[in-house]
Amino acid sequence: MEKLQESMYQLIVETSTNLPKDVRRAIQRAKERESAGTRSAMALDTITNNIKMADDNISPICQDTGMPTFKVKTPVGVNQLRIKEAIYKAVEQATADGKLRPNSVDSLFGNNSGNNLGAGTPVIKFEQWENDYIDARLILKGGGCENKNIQYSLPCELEGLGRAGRDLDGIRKCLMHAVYQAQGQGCSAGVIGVGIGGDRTSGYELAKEQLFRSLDDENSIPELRQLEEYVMENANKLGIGTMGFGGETTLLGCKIGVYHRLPASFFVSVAYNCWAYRRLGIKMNPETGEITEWLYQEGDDTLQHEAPQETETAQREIVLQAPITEDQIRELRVGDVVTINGMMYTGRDALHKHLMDNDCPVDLNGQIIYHCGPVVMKDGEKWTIKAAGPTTSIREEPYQGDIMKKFGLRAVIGKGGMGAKTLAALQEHGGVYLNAIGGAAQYYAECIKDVEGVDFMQFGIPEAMWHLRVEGFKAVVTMDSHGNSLHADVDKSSLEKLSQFKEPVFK
Ligand SMILES: O=C(O)C[C@H](O)C(=O)O
Ligand code: SF4
Repeated sequence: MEKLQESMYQLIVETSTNLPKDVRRAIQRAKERESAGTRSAMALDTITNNIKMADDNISPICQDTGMPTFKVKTPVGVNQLRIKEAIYKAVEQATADGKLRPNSVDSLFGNNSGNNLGAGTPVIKFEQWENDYIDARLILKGGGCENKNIQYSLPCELEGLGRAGRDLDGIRKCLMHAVYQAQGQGCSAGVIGVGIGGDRTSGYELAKEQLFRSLDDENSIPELRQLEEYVMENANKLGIGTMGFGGETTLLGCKIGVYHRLPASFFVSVAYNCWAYRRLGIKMNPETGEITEWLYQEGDDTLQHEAPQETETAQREIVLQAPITEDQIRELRVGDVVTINGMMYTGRDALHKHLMDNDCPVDLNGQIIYHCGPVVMKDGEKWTIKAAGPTTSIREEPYQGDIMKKFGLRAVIGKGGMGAKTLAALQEHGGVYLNAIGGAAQYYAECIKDVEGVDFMQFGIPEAMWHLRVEGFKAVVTMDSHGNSLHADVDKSSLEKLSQFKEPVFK
């Protein structure tokens, strides 16, 4: 098994950096449905660009390389302990090489293990089978979309849809609702893996298992095939669109599996995966551990990478450089495209909590906070950013308005939007929320020209406060200082559309 560790390392690197062809085709189909010049079309161009950059740079597509989850099937007699050991070593190596972000955090004390190893991480599941080769698959599913997973216990009442009973139509309603509740926060357009039945644990396992299916396969159970087709067609009518910007494509895939259940329970478990749907697999020789075949390689890569046409857009384009004045911020309106040059500071969960009761080592007056946990490497004394897309901003909702006022911040960059409390603070204080394209970690890393400093390294690399000098960093104003929020608008209109799916379809 001398090749085992190297094979596992390659599996990790490829999964993190090279989006599978079935996903590329689904993104191309999404692009073809959007009209040129819309916000969703622009976001899809950035996503496409990013996919190519990740491939070329052999760097993470998204900075959140997720919870590495391995599924390994082995012939009887293969030593699974050795495979586990090889996976641990490969994970550690891939982290040191900047192909995985250090993502394993002690839940009680907050320290990051730094190498992606820790209690329960990575996840490795083994199965034995009668075939004479090893099948190893890996999914890297990030935390933002993981937070949008949802489990329904039928019967239940659903916002917009009314009662969902213990039948196919009740399940249909849950799936429409699951897509609605994710909005753009899990980096739509997403893919849902669904587990019907089981218990709370096995239902979610089944849902995640579905994410290993090819986007182009057909469900062998006719009722489920019909349901998958229904959800694909109709969830795309909700108008949530890429990143929740509004648009024609909200869902890239729907894959449903079914287990028996207990008489008293009826769970519908939904695993929501972002567009950065990173899962690959290999077949290996059980004697040497050598890769004999890559999985998910069938078909063509149809994703069109050509530079986007300079189409007329309705959006105004404004250049900002910190420190920003209140007057400059009050000029901005939802829909404006902003290009940022100069400094911005990263800050996410640990920093926001800390700043509530403490001072900041940097004068944030007039400055920009970027909700981002980058992949960073040290070359000698110099830090370089390897991947740096936005994280889901709504987690900072309890803090953001207060922090903004306390330190005099003028702009916050993130993704997925924020809530009513932040919107009120933007209006009162004179601030703006800028939406960057989630998952476009290579695209934004290229805009970062220098790391000028770092504070709070004790929080771990993703949570530290990185001082970044950027050039040409583009984001869209989605919440302004006049009480407007694109996120609130899209949420409202998609809820109205959702309620059009109230009537029974599957009798
Ligand atoms: O942790 C991150 O960097 C991003 C996360 O996956 C998110 O979607 O919020
Ligand atoms: S930032 Fe978006 S693309 Fe990246 S893991 Fe999170 S949900 Fe997925």
